[in-house]
Amino acid sequence: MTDNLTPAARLKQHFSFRVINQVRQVIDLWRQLPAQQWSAERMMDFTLAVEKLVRFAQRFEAARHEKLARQLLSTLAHIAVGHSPDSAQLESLNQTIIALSKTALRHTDDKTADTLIPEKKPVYIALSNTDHALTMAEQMQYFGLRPELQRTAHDFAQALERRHPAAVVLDLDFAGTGLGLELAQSLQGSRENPLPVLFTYRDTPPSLEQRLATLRNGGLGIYEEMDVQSVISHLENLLDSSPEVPFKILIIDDSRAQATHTANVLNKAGMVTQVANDPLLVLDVLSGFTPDLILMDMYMPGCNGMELAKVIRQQREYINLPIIYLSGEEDRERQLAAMAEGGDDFLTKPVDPGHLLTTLRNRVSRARQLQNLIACDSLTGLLNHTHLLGALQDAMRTNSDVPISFVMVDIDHFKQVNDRHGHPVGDLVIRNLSLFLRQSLRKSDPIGRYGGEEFAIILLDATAQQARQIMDDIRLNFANLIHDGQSLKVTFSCGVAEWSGQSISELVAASDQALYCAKRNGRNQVQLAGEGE
Ligand SMILES: Nc1nc2c(ncn2[C@@H]2O[C@H](COP(=O)(O)OP(=O)(O)OP(=O)(O)O)[C@@H](O)[C@H]2O)c(=O)[nH]1
Repeated sequence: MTDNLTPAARLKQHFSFRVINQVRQVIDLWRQLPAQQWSAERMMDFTLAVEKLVRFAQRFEAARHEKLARQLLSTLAHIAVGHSPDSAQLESLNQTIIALSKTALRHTDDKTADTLIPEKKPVYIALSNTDHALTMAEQMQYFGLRPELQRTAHDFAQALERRHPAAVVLDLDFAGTGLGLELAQSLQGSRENPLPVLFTYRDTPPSLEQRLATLRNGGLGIYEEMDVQSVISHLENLLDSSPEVPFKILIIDDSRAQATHTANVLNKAGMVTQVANDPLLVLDVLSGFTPDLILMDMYMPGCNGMELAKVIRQQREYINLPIIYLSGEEDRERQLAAMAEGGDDFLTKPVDPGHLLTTLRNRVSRARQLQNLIACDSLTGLLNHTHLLGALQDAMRTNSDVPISFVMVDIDHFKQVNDRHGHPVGDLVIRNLSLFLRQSLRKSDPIGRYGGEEFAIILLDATAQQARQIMDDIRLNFANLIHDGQSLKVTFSCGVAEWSGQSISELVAASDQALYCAKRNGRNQVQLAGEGE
């Protein structure tokens, strides 16, 4: 697509890469901050990176990026030297960073106009079998990755000198039996941050010894060479650069001084906190703040921590919410009794900040993983029916100023795919479509598996006409995809309805009706609600 650009447009695009690269720098620095404690030095690095982004955005006329970078600077200006941001500042910085990260395009966005194209680092493919390498590269392109084939060890070494890739897909036997491993070893050398490598094998699955050797040479996974889908899926997770939403911790403690001290420790580590000094007001605070975890004192006036934990657990939505006691209580029996009453762990004051932070990080990460499992469909990793509708409700509540389109997608003649090729191939097609949708849309567009071979998508900031264009592009590209290593062509149909204030069920019914029309009119097409019915 970029080949058709005029020289002036190409020049503009070239400069816009700099802005995007600087956006990446800012996001990367931000992502690294919570892993360590905020310090004056790190704040300075972050601020300098944002200032540079403002300059680049100004110079290369990227107004949206300039606005967001200035917002970051104005929040940073309120943080006194030597201090870390408080919860409100962290929330504000994070919102802006998320907005920045969303400036990445849908694959279907107009890449020739004023928009910026994020420059992707290449993924090097080094497979002995050239045909397999070409198939893998072709499939990767459909999924929006930037594959680069390396045909010999020499080509590979030269490419590495020119540019470091985002990741490498490497045949264990590239350039000779077992030589792939040697190549990986020399490639990692004395690197501080190893290059991510996905190994592939043909015919014989690797032994435990080989697996260990790959692990020690930067290998993150080993896949059968033709299992392109798993390789792409792994790369997608690996290269996802969206910033992590900060952990939200509710501190319940009647002592203001103690609560403020704890909040400071957590804020310094990039966690957002809210303090509740009165335990009797906790239920209101909970529904407003929606924390990832509660850190609770044991003895408070009005009610004690154990009673409060029990009351919280009585509410269905908080059954999985981790509760950790932070108390001066040293009696082991009483600690155990407290844990039996709805608490998940017990930390004794005064607690070492490192211990506190590690405990919280582990608990919240696990709770989020669990929440993900509950919210997502196991075959595709997409939101399940209930959570997709929850996301639609949220979108309607929080995005009232932008158009929202709801899209139903249904694979055409899927029964025939199952009947002719078997159920496992049918499953593979479903997984391919889900991965393809994820890759083609913005991270901010929720996608769900609505039923067996039916998907639903919430397109934010897209009118029905725009949604039609987006889905049509995806539909045409998907038809080119190869499933199961053979040319099994699969198409899908779509029904689109734009939200105009109607209820969720009315909106879903409208797009369902449009989908029905698309099927009736011959399939492999996108229909808008109200058109051609
Ligand atoms: N492999 C596989 N098949 C599934 C899954 N869920 C549903 N199906 C199958 O999907 C098929 C859906 O068939 P139909 O509803 O008749 O529709 P269709 O063949 O897709 O035809 P049209 O929608 O009219 O184009 C059924 O055969 C289901 O058994 C699944 O998770 N995996």
